[in-house]
Amino acid sequence: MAVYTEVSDDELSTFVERFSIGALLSYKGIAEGVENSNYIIQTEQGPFILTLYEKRVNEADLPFFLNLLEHLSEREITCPVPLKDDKGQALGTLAGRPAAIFTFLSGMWPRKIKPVHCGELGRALAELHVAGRDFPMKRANDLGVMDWRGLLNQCLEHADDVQVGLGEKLSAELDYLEPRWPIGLPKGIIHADAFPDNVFFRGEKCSGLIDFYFACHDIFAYDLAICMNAWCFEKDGDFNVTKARLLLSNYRKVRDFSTEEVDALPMVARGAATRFLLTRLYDWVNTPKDALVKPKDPMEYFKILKFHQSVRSAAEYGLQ
Ligand SMILES: Nc1ncnc2c1ncn2[C@@H]1O[C@H](COP(=O)(O)OP(=O)(O)OP(=O)(O)O)[C@@H](O)[C@H]1O
Ligand SMILES: N[C@@H](CCO)C(=O)O
Repeated sequence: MAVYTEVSDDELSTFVERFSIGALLSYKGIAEGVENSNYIIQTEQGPFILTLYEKRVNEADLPFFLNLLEHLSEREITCPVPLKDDKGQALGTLAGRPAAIFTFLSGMWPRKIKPVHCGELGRALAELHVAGRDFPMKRANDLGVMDWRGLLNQCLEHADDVQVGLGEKLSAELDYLEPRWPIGLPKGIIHADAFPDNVFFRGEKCSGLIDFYFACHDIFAYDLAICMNAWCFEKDGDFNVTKARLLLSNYRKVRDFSTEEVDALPMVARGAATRFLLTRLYDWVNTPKDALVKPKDPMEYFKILKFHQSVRSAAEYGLQ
């Protein structure tokens, strides 16, 4: 489930009329996703995606996200493009919520990740980093290293219900990361949530990225580390070095990394694991048991964190 806001036929038809995409023929809520309400709408001109922004997305950030998608698509990155209405506006209001209509991306996200997917992702991520370089707007990462302690403090009381000693271990991890975090590495626009469910494929070719609502200005290596964590660990927690090698080597064919980025990768990967462990832990302890959206398992990321804590150099990720 991720349709928090219901729309009526009439108000949706009126909303759609403002865009030059023909009349509304049908619409259906999309079950996947947890942040916003998404509908697939069929008009005389084909399928589109309607997004109603729910409370977890800061309204003040919406111009950044929408302009970024437009900027990237102009630079041949395949991503949802916001449509403009008859007044040239992408953002409107529907059922009391900010709303926008996007182009529909074909393809499916991979349910079973193969090494070839990781290679494709590496290239697509590097292309995104390069295409974002001249994007003029800035958005700080509001889930960056200095925000993690606050998140942990909000779940500390219940962390040990998930695993005894978890709160203490996470606190020690933050003591390690905070003073060492490599803020001086190359920075730019990063996706910051390029998990498999946000990357579409047609066959074995990447056909685009969606869900840019964590996109921000931060170090590129952090984006790579997020991807390595989300794509290169097997369900049993084992690290798949073949997948990581392909991810990293295809990335560097488009945008090479500096020696500093390579050296910092194990630490950045620990940070990336900690970030998702903490947001998942927060959701785990704060989501009512009868909620429709099931929180994701924080302990999956504890295993990933432990792996990176044992890594001595980036060579262990398959980098030559
Ligand atoms: N432009 C698009 N083209 C095709 N399908 C899309 C598009 N945008 C979204 N979808 C579909 O809607 C689903 C939910 O979208 P999305 O992941 O953006 O939701 P969300 O609630 O904003 O994010 P999150 O994944 O962070 O919960 C996707 O899995 C995909 O099936
Ligand atoms: N991709 C995130 C959730 C949505 O941002 C996770 O798996 O924890």
